[in-house]
Amino acid sequence: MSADRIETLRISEIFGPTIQGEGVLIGEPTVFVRTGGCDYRCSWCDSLHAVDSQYRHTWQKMTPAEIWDEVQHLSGNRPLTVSLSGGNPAIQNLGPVISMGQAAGYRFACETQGSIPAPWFGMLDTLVLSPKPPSSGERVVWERFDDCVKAAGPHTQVVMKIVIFDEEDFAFARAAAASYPELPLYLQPGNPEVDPALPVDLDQAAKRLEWLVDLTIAAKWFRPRVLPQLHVMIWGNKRGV
Ligand SMILES: C[S@@+](CC[C@H](N)C(=O)[O-])C[C@H]1O[C@@H](n2cnc3c(N)ncnc32)[C@H](O)[C@@H]1O
Ligand SMILES: Nc1nc2[nH]cc(C(=O)O)c2c(=O)[nH]1
Ligand code: SF4
Ligand SMILES: [Mg+2]
Repeated sequence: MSADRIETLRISEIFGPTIQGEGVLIGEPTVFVRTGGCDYRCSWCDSLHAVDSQYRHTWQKMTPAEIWDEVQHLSGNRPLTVSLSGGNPAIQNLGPVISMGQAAGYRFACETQGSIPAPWFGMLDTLVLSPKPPSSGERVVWERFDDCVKAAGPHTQVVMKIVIFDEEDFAFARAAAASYPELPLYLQPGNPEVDPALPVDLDQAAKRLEWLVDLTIAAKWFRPRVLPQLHVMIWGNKRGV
């Protein structure tokens, strides 16, 4: 094996342009690069096809240049925001892809749970940290989360986005928010209907959003922005949108 072998990444899917459906960049046109593999197993994960090793055969090994070519092709060479998601994108080296994109005027955002600080976080325009609440079955290691916040660069906007399924999750969000007063905060209701083969009940989705808005306002908690998953409202659990 030659020493200068080009590193490949495990990629579950590259799709778009679509709109960013969640959090601080909601509504913004974006191309998604979804990496394969995750160090977590959230009970309600809506992207299991990029997490569970049973889907590994669907992931492609791609070089940074191949990933960048696909982003350019999908975006028609028009600079936009590229959203790096997964799985946990932080377990792979996306630095070379970001370098290629930024040289062409593209911006980069990343969605991660905040369990692994990647050196390339410092290159990002937006770092969305989504610590997992109790309903996920995962437990946050806050020292690692701190490391992720610190890995951001001087030009990186760092925000926190928390998924809420129940009142225990809401209490978790309040405590997490209090520990990070400097981070803009986004709350989104959890979607329990994650089977891509089944339709999402939009009335139920609206009720979950109303429940979370009511809870937040009743607590006179005026810091977070409470948002739906806009892509779920439009396309349900369809993949690649
Ligand atoms: C699939 S994850 C991938 C990135 C990273 N692993 C993470 O969790 O932040 C992308 C976003 O979707 C959120 N998410 C996953 N499953 C969800 C569900 N069932 N309902 C609402 N949000 C969900 C995650 O919390 C995260 O903010
Ligand atoms: N449109 C759209 N918005 C999203 N925001 C976060 C997503 C994700 O799965 O990381 C996602 C996604 O898969 N599609
Ligand atoms: S951390 Fe993200 S990708 Fe991994 S299992 Fe949880 S929601 Fe899914
Ligand atoms: Mg998603």
